[in-house]
Amino acid sequence: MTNKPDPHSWKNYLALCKPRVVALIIFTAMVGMFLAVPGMPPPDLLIYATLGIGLAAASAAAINHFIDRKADAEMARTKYRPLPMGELSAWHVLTFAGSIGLIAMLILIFLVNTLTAFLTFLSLIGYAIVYTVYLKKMTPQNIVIGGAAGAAPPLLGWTAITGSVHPHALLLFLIIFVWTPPHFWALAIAKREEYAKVDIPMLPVTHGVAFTRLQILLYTILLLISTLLPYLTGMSNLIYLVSAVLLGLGFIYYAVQMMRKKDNKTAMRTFAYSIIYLMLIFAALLIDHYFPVYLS
Ligand code: HEM
Ligand SMILES: CC(C)=CCC/C(C)=C/CC/C(C)=C/COP(=O)(O)OP(=O)(O)O
Repeated sequence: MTNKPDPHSWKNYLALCKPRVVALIIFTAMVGMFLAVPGMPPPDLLIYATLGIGLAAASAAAINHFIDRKADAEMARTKYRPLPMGELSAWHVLTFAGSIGLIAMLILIFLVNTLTAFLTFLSLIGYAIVYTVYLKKMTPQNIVIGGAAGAAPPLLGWTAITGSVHPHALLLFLIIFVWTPPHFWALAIAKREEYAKVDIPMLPVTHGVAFTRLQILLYTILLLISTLLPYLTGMSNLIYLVSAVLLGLGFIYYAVQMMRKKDNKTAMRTFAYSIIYLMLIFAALLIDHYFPVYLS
């Protein structure tokens, strides 16, 4: 977001949480919770798990703001964030991130289960430290490996309700894991000059735009194939299958457009589509779970 935040306001703290990203993370986690059982998951568990996973993701996002504060100040997309703007001190941000992270862990340990608490903690460290401190500055595969943290929420939602890791939950993980590279690289192509300026080795900077476009196309094809698995394993039904194929073809269409029209606008449209794609495919999983339609 590039709007200038109001000084000394709660909006600064909200901005630290990357609220739109975390909202989608929470949605995918909730879909994991609903898909984990045939009927309705227990409402108290649903609320505690949503709160715990959401606060952990927000804490990870705030730590990312703290660690990246210098690079963020150099890039047009990020320079209006609360730390580069000087609206919050580093101490404010760390205290905030630490507090919500601790609350998240206490909720998950005492009101959900220790497996979910442990896996959520791994995801938090995976994004806030492993990705932000090391991978992001080291290798153009940063977001492929770091994507595991962002892919975890539906798995976390599932373990919150059942206490165990089910292969179907791993399919949900796989969908977000394969979705992340085309999601991010579309944006990275449009913002490649900014990343080059701050020496962050994103794929379009290190391997060029043509190679990145090809990778996006290959990942969208792999994504369409991966999204067939919930149907092929009997986890989901026709509504999901039709949605996954249409949405997947849509993503491939955008990736092909990027090969044809080499402007930043097409790249940003692909990035915007990736977000709608993830929202809709998880919505389809949810609708299909409660209103299954079978081939007779
Ligand atoms: C390593 C993994 C990921 C990377 C590197 C990444 C990168 C990014 C970047 C750089 C932005 C632009 C942010 C901005 O300008 O404010 C963004 C936006 C967004 N991302 Fe991702 N992302 C990742 C994973 C995810 C995941 C797992 C989700 C949700 C499940 C997600 C959902 C979104 C949404 C909803 C936006 C739009 C935010 C807005 O409009 O403010 N991303 N992503
Ligand atoms: C459950 C749990 C703890 C999950 C944590 C996952 C999480 C918060 C993922 C966020 C993904 C994201 C926005 C990455 C961009 O970071 P960036 O630093 O590359 O982007 P930026 O330049 O916009 O800051």
